[in-house]
Amino acid sequence: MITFDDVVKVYPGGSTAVDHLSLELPTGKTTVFVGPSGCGKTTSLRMINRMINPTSGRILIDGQDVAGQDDALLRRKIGYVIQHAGLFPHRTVLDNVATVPMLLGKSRKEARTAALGLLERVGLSAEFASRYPAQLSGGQQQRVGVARALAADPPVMLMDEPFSAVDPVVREGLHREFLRLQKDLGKTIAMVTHDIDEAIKLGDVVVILRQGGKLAQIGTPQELLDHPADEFVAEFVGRDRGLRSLSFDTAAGLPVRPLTADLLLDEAGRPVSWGDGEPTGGTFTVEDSLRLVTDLAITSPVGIAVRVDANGKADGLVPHHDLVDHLAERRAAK
Ligand SMILES: Nc1ncnc2c1ncn2[C@@H]1O[C@H](COP(=O)(O)OP(=O)(O)OP(=O)(O)O)[C@@H](O)[C@H]1O
Repeated sequence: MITFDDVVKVYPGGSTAVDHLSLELPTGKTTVFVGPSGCGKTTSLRMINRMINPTSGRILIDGQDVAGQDDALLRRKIGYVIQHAGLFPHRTVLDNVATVPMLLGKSRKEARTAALGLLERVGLSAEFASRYPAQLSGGQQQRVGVARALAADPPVMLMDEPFSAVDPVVREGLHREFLRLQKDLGKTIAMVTHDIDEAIKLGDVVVILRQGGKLAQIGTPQELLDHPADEFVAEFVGRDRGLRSLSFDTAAGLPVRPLTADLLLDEAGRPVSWGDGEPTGGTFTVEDSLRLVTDLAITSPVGIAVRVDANGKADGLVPHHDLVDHLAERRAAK
């Protein structure tokens, strides 16, 4: 766990970048700092590995104050990924990733073998290993940056706007890979972004800062969407927060109605179409989100979402008015 204990940062010249910040970043989870420009996100991140020192207060990693630790040892435990990847331009991709393990005492051969494995993990095949950073796309460079930060196998990773320098389609792919990788690795990650959607998608915990480096709210994405602490947070998380919150609840508790003869099935019981030839559109299972069910009910030509079991066999119907009732009950229960 990383603990901010009443941390203040005042830069020379008098601007307060971080104002009495106290919070906890849980071990093995992703905590995302988000907020308007200049609210102290990067300053907060860089105080964790002592690139910046707090004016007062303490930052502890697993109970140990970072202030008492040797810089080099501390940074070995903390991977760092920045926007534009920050790769060494005159080293190949492979050497970019292998450099840190070599500095940590691995032989060249060991370090290179490990680097190849890491590149594969972040979705880059061996053919990229001998290229130089300038010969890669922005998204590929970001992947190398992530592989390099992982090379020392640090328990903690700091990521400052790691996905913001690439276009939305590439970013989407990097997000998916990040979530997959983090599910496997379970690093303690502190990430900075200015994009609330990215924070909600990637964060287990989201920290919203406001101007002047003050904490506006900390919570899970769903807590922030369902219970914003004030107008600033409500405005910041966005107007369709009710709809987005549905992404975090599954359809498991959603009542369904029995199938009707209107729904035509194939011999395996899988939905084919409605009786008048209208397509059923997509289907959902109990594991899918309420947001998907809502989307299906809205886009269905007959206003009914079709539930299927794990084999794709239809096993229930949700007309949109039932869904609306369920959502109202869900809201009342919160
Ligand atoms: N080296 C510095 N000297 C003086 N003031 C600084 C310094 N670095 C940052 N600041 C100020 O501290 C405040 C917080 O900066 P910081 O970079 O932490 O914000 P941020 O939330 O990461 O911003 P952005 O989203 O624009 O990157 C800003 O007002 C900034 O101008």
